[in-house]
Amino acid sequence: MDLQTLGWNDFFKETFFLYQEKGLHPGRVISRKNNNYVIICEEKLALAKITGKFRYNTQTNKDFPTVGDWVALEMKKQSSHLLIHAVLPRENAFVRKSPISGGRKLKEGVVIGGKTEEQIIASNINTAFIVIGLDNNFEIRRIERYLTLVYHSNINPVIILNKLDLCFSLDDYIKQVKDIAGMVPVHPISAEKGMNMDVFSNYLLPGKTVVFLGSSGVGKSTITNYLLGDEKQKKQSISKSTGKGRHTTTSVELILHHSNGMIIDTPGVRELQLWGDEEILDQSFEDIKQLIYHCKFNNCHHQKEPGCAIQKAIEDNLLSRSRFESYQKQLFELQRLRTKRRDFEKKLNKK
Ligand SMILES: Nc1nc2c(ncn2[C@@H]2O[C@H](COP(=O)(O)OP(=O)(O)OP(=O)(O)O)[C@@H](O)[C@H]2O)c(=O)[nH]1
Ligand SMILES: [Zn+2]
Repeated sequence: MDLQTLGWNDFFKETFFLYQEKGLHPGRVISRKNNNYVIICEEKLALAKITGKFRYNTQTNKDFPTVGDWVALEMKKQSSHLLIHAVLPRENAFVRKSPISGGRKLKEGVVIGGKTEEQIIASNINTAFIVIGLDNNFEIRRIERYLTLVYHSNINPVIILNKLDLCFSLDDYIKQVKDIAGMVPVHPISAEKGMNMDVFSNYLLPGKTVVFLGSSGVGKSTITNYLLGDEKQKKQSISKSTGKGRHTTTSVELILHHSNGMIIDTPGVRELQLWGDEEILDQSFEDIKQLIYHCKFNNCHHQKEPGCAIQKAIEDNLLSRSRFESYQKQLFELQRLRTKRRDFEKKLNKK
């Protein structure tokens, strides 16, 4: 398989130059379990580990190789695995706040210490499909959170409304989504019934990588299995043989598709915590940002101040109260994160 088909481009080529001189080879991370990586290189799939030096020099989670990354590899003779010397700079990455915080203690009901870190779910992505089910679990506020993170990651978002077969008021759902997502493409589909599944061919193109994001149970694996066609049977039989009943994704993995595009399937996350500065809301809440600009006072809290454009828009039914509350919630979360990050960075610098 040639590297271009795997997403290799001038951006990576330029940064790889240094490693090429040292006789290293490029490869892309397909999956990861602790320090065991599956890599795809020009000729083959291979197992790889990071070098001791790499580990020694690495301080935070985000510096370790992640699914989707391009890495510089040493092919060792007579060894069962390759050695990863470096991760090439990422074109982009989907990040959230890591829910696992080491060293946390509970003191009188308050969480003290722990790490405030970002977790990179996958990298070097062209399109992020935010999947949501058109069933009882339809949660518009969750789409907002995903949109904030996807915009922040510099990846093109596309919203997939799955389980169309269970839905009797599509227009109503589409309106709700359009109200918060503006120009983002929205596609209603049913993976189980094979409805509108051809929309994916616009995104699954040679050398392009797409990722499926969304809560557990929205149908990410069902969509992936459908797109994989023949491979589908294989995946199902794997889950049967493990006795788990239905297949649930437990780790992030990059899968090669017959279109020569690549699919990254991610497990549904229960907690989707934001990561970034407050500016990351500029795009996902552009409507609110525009309104705030028209408030009479620069430091308006949008409560009962005279000339508040937000309160006026809510009164006039131009903005829903729940959307504004959702904006405030995300804003507070990011402000809290900023304080925690500052403390964590101070601690790191002291070490
Ligand atoms: N009615 C209907 N059910 C669907 C559709 N797509 C998926 N499902 C069902 O929804 C359930 C969850 O689907 P999965 O594909 O496992 O969901 P997931 O998002 O991959 O979940 P995690 O792996 O836990 O993250 C399964 O029982 C599917 O059969 C659909 O289009 N219509
Ligand atoms: Zn205001």
